[in-house]
Amino acid sequence: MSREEAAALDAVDPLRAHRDQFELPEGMIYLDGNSLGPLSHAARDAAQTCIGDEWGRGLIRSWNTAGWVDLPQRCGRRLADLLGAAEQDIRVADSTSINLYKLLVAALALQSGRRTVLTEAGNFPTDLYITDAATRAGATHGVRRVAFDEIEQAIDETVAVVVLSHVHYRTGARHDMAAVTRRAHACGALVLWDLAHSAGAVPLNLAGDDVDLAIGCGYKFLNGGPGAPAFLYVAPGLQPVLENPICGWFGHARPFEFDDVYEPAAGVDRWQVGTPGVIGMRSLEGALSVWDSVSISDVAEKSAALFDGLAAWIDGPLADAGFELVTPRDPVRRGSQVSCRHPDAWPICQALIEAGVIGDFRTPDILRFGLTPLYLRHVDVWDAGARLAQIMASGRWRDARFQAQQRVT
Ligand SMILES: Cc1ncc(COP(=O)(O)O)c(C=O)c1O
Ligand SMILES: Nc1c(O)cccc1C(=O)C[C@H](N)C(=O)O
Repeated sequence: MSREEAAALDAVDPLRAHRDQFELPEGMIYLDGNSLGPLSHAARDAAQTCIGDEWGRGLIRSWNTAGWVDLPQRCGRRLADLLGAAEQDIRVADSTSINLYKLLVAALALQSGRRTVLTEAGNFPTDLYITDAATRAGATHGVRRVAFDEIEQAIDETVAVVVLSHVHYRTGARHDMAAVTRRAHACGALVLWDLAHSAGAVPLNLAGDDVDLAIGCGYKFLNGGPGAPAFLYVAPGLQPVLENPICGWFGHARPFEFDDVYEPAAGVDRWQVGTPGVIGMRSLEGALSVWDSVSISDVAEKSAALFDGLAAWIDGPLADAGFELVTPRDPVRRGSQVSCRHPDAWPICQALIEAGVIGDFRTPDILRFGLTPLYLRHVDVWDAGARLAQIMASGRWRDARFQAQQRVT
């Protein structure tokens, strides 16, 4: 594809108007929205209103007058279409890590007659650490970690809960949510999906796929801002029988009665713990409003085209540069990213950042590019490929200043 052909795709892109809703630094090609999404005007406005008007002038009254107390529900409502779930089954609360802990401990208590928690070897570290910790807390379960391709056959009658990232953070490989969930249910197991790299990236149908439990981040593809609150989903049938192990007062049936005895709220409200971080939630609420007019099938279609645009550089001009594409080529088997293996991924990533292309590096040898169709253009991907080709052809990445290992993100 030529740059002109990429520009022609942009001219007819049904999502093209959304780019103007974001505050993207001039000249930067941002391929890291899968780690931290950019600022939207709507998120900025919501945060400013929250700080200046609601906190500044409304003060404590804003819990009622600005509806702060309803924010976890309001944000959940905005996520319903993206998750393919009913709004009353979703809440925004805490972080992804904390939501994982809460739901997993609860699910294990329900499945106390079974021994194993099954997860993927090489899952995102927080999933591995918390899965280990949650099983230690209950003391009756052990964790089994198996490779991506072995998950389905490893599910048997001993498995209590399967904990999986739907899309793998490093490779971008996507599990078949419906098939894994079906297999788990056939064996009497529950499944807890981490949707950190799925929500806002790929079409989801939690209700249709009969998903039990899910969690995910607000700050990646959803663009809620650094450390934005996370979301959780609990299937309607499980809501009355699962108990939140961190029973804080915001999960109480009547928090403002200040009762001495905990009584869990009905439905998903019991998964709240303490006072929500209101400024973060208001930013997320603003960011989610951008999605109101977006069709996730348009997002998926454009993501596939952006992937092909970058893959064409790796297969073509960069074919001899030592990159190995690790993200599956089949669009339904992957998330919205391109990951390549290269022995010098770190300095190449640093040289690219200096050239205005922000991707990221994941140990030990992965160069990762997030594809975010709401604000990325086909020409951005084309330019990123061209700059990478230039860096490789010139050998600029070999420069000493790119070698220092400062792995902050
Ligand atoms: C799969 C996955 N789960 C969870 C997280 C993060 O969880 P938290 O927001 O609690 O740091 C990330 C990224 O940081 C992730 O990639
Ligand atoms: N959560 C992050 C953070 O607090 C700092 C830097 C990066 C992150 C990330 O989100 C990493 C991300 N989950 C990943 O896929 O690698």
